[in-house]
Amino acid sequence: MSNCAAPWANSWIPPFAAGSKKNWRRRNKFAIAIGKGSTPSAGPDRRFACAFAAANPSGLSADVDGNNSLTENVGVPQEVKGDTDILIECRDVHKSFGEKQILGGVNFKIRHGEAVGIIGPSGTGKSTVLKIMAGLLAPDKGEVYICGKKRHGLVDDEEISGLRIGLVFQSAALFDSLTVRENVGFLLYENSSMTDDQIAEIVRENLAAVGLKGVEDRLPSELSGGMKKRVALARSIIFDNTKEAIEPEVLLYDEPTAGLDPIASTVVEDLIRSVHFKGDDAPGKITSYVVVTHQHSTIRRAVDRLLFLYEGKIVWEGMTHEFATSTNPIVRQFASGSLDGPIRY
Ligand SMILES: Nc1ncnc2c1ncn2[C@@H]1O[C@H](COP(=O)(O)OP(=O)(O)OP(=O)(O)O)[C@@H](O)[C@H]1O
Repeated sequence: MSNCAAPWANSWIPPFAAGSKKNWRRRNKFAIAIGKGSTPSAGPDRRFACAFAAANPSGLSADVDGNNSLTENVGVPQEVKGDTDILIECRDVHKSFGEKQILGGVNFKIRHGEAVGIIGPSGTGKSTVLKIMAGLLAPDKGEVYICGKKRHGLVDDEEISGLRIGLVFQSAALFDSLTVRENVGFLLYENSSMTDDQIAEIVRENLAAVGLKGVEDRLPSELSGGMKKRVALARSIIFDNTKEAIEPEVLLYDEPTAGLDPIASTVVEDLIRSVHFKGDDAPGKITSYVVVTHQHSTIRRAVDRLLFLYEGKIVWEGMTHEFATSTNPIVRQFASGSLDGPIRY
């Protein structure tokens, strides 16, 4: 069983009502993928060895040669030179659906401490990249490395341990028939030996951390869109605090601010930052995160480095502040929203 927390699944959850943990377990006889591999099997040294080395103190992310600069020679597979701070690497990843090739050789690395945005035109494969990173989809060709280890299977890969990977879906993906408490505490109800009271308390704390109080007994249908996204965020950062050591976690957000008004977007963007930047004090040790977004405010506020995906490849990568001044015609067109340029709809 892997230590990589499986992402949230949403579409098939059987409808059931609230109840005790025992009933909960009985009702959930279907294997629920969420976090099923989160029980540590490796010792703390192994768990943290890959993640806590060489965090870049500048907050900038360097390319493979250590240059903190815009990288134009993208899309070329690069040799890992003993980079102990690389948490996730996609190497020459290809993916097609039917006859249609979506990804045609995607290469990038997510390092310890990074806040990375993936941007690009609609339908270009950004969500597909997140699903491949999370282990929900397998590449047709190419490899995904988790802490330097090649992933052979998907979320339940036996070989992979020491890093949890969570995916926060665009739709918030709350379970409609469960209360907010049950949604947020889902991982713990499923995987921990915590009591109902302990789980209720940690759920309350996590909801407070995202600015929500007194909503535990509500159903998702009783929440606004922004509240749902915050509940999804609370769910993504929950962890079993009775364990001695918590694996570092990379969180993958698929359009976390889509459909929100500007102020609600700011709240979510700051929350994404806050659970990351509090370091050891952060709930669940969110080591790094990746955000797929179209929103300029989210690009500016929530991420430091950008990967631009276009026609199946990363065609540009650089720091967020370089995005607006890039001379790359694809980036310029995208940043300005112009109809003139290489991107055709
Ligand atoms: N499971 C699937 N089966 C078939 N086609 C799929 C599947 N998943 C994605 N696609 C197709 O792959 C392409 C890329 O989809 P994806 O959702 O990754 O794009 P995206 O860049 O995230 O788009 P957007 O910005 O509009 O959310 C689309 O044409 C989509 O229809």
